[in-house]
Amino acid sequence: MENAAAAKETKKHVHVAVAVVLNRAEQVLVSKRAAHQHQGGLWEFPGGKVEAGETVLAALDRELHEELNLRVQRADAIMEIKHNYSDKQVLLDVWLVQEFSGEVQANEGQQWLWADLNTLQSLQFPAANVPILESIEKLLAGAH
Ligand SMILES: Nc1nc2c([nH]c(=O)n2[C@H]2C[C@H](O)[C@@H](COP(=O)(O)OP(=O)(O)OP(=O)(O)O)O2)c(=O)[nH]1
Ligand SMILES: [Mg+2]
Repeated sequence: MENAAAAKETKKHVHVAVAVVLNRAEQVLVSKRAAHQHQGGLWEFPGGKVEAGETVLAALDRELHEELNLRVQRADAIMEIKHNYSDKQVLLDVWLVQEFSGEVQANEGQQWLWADLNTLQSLQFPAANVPILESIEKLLAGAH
């Protein structure tokens, strides 16, 4: 087998539930990935890996609760993004969450903020996030 093909077959695949949590002030919840994590030091939309036997929605709710103390009451699918990093292939399952309960609390000591569109555009996200940011821009621009 050629090296490139071998690398492709052995590359780690992860299925990730990702939440675009939008509040009534049209701000989106973002948090900062810890330095030691994959894509560390960059901002992210909260979420994490879907576990075996778990639905994506259950993973979305579990991760938001574990990381930031929120519970998802309703989520609408926005898009799926397949992206190849050099070391990993991710499938981001992205959901819009406008109905949620709880107050944000950084359970993992991470930085977080409710970002308006301007702030969002000034933050650095992983490369896979480009289509998510475009979609939020459209959503918020269309809201006026
Ligand atoms: N949550 C999240 N992950 C993202 C985004 N963009 C992006 O490329 N990713 C990638 C980075 C990681 O490779 C993967 C998420 O996996 P993760 O390791 O953070 O998952 P997890 O929360 O279950 O964390 P862990 O307990 O395994 O550390 O998806 C994003 O906006 N949000
Ligand atoms: Mg996570």
